Amino acid sequence: MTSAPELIACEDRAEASRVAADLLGGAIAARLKTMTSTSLVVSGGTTPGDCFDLLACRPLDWGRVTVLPSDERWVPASSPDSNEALVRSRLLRARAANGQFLPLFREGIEPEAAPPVVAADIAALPPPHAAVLLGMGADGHFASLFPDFDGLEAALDTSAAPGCVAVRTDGSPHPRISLDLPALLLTDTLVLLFFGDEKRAVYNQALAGEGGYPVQALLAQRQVPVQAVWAP
Ligand SMILES: O=C(O)[C@H](O)[C@@H](O)[C@H](O)[C@H](O)COP(=O)(O)O
Repeated sequence: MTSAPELIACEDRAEASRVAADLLGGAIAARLKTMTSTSLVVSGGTTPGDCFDLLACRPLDWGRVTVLPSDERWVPASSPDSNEALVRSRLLRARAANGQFLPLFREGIEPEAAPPVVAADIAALPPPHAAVLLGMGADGHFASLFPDFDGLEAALDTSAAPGCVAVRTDGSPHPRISLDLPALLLTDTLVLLFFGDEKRAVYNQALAGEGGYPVQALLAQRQVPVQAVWAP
């Protein structure tokens, strides 16, 4: 049983990116003291780029770290919409250039066929993840667990086995694959990084158990402490 989410309100987005990079880098360094290898789960989108730039320059033993997305658009890494492309361009470079990457997108199959294959690859990583970095949409989604996802209730069930889900919703131009909430909780360092007043209002509502947002389930669980990092 852990405490309620902690919010770190920063002066600006540069500070927030630095705070998040420090939390993630510290968790990786700590894990590598006791394990031969570890993993880092990261969100995509427009928020984490500066955090990735900073984390990429941290003197960690990146060859022992596998990075994987919390979710992925069902597009090849050559697509500008790919989270793999974002991670490879902004995180797996500089000191982190020799970090490993575990893709969620699999060429030649439909997203609906991917969850068991991807879940098996993730399960082969030494648990728990050193850290999980999540973002949040203005609709209160995290990873690809969107409000209109028809499998949302099951994906947010923290009593279920960890897994992955294929997601098709009107709100996303691409089908997606996403880790579900139990899979995202396989860590003891979970950072939620988000910017702007609109998302702060959503966070506050969700924290109060209001609004019916997917992120409410993340903030309500007490298995893993959530460190929310925010800037205007
Ligand atoms: O694939 C993605 O886009 C992310 O994993 C997603 O969950 C993201 O964190 C939110 O949509 C916030 O996106 P922004 O950072 O662009 O606001």
